[in-house]
Amino acid sequence: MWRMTETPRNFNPEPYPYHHELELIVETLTNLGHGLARDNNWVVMVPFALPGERVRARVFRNHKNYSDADLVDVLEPSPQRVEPPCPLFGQCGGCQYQHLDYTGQKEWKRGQVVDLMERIGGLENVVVEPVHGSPKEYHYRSKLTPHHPNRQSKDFPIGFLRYGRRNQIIDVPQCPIATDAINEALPIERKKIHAKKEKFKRGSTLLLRHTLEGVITDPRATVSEQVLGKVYEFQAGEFFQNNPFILPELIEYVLEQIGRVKLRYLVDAYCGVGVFALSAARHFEQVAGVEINAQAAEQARVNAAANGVTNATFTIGKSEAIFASLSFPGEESAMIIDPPRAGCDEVFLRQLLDFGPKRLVYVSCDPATQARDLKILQAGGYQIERIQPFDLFPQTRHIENVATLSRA
Ligand SMILES: C[S@@+](CC[C@H](N)C(=O)[O-])C[C@H]1O[C@@H](n2cnc3c(N)ncnc32)[C@H](O)[C@@H]1O
Repeated sequence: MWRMTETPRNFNPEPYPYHHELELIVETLTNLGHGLARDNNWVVMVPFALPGERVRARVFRNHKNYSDADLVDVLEPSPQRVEPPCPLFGQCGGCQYQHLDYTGQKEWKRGQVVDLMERIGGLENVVVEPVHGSPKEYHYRSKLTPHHPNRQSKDFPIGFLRYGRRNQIIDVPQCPIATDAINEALPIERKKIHAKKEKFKRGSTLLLRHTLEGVITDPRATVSEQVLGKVYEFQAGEFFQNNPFILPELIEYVLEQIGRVKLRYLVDAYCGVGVFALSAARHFEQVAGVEINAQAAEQARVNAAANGVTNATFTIGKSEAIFASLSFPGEESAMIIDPPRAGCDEVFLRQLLDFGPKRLVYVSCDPATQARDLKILQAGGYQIERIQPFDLFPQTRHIENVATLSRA
């Protein structure tokens, strides 16, 4: 029988044998949230080890130019190390930073934005502001999507991918980053899934979305949330920012950045159900949004009417479709862009440069693709005024980043 301590068949034994133990000093954290240490000059990645710590680690994989190791013991802990509140931390792939205090999380996330802006964006001498923290460090997520395998699974876990695995689910009865209401609903929903386990020929994903209507599990249901005095309807399974505690602060910041120079018109590209466009509308003569998801764009129109906004129009289509329909000039316009993780495509960026909005605020949930796009915008004549990360996702390695640009 195969035992854990036996060397796996395809194990590469260079430079270390399987389960070789090393004593290491951790230098930094990677963007994946892993501790990075060096043994002589050889890089060893140790998840859950923190910068400055002396640790014992056990090698389980050698790559061409680095090794992966499990954390065995923390010999000298970082002053920023804390006890993770979740009993599944380290096994569940959802969180990377529960063992790092919140000040430390914000410092390291800022450092990662700086690194990406320099390395990918080639942006030197840009100041990245300290991370704007979430008012809630736990119990903030208003959307949870646990998975389960097919009916053949013996233990039938309902939860998230096991840390470092692509196809193994770990059972998650409670999730401390989700809102209290979601954690109240979770055992009930899990029970329902267990009761009909035999129906699942394939694995599936549940939805728990905490909204004004309560915790909703039907992804097609129309639900709503209230932000800064406006109510937005959206489809429960579709995009809506999922940290409602920091969202008003993010929107106020975007409005403040966009409004530093008085302009007449606003374009909101990748507008979803219109949150930025409708929050900003009273400061502009006319607002135009564009959104590829037809239902979301339709809901943006409904949201405009429901909130008494009469100067906003919404186009269904790819972001670049907006330029053909604009009746106002770039030099009198501001623009907000908030694309998905993949960032903007080049067709859109080229047309944006031709349109030439005077001010631009770029909101991104992936600073790596944002840095790539900022490089293009800078080369096209935009000056980066300010970079402000917002921690929409405490305890995880993710960060939202807002860049303000103006036409040089
Ligand atoms: C990160 S969300 C932002 C939504 C909105 N700004 C908000 O905060 O609620 C990105 C949005 O871009 C839309 N989208 C994705 N690709 C697009 C494209 N090529 N053109 C226009 N919209 C797109 C998605 O449907 C999604 O609604």
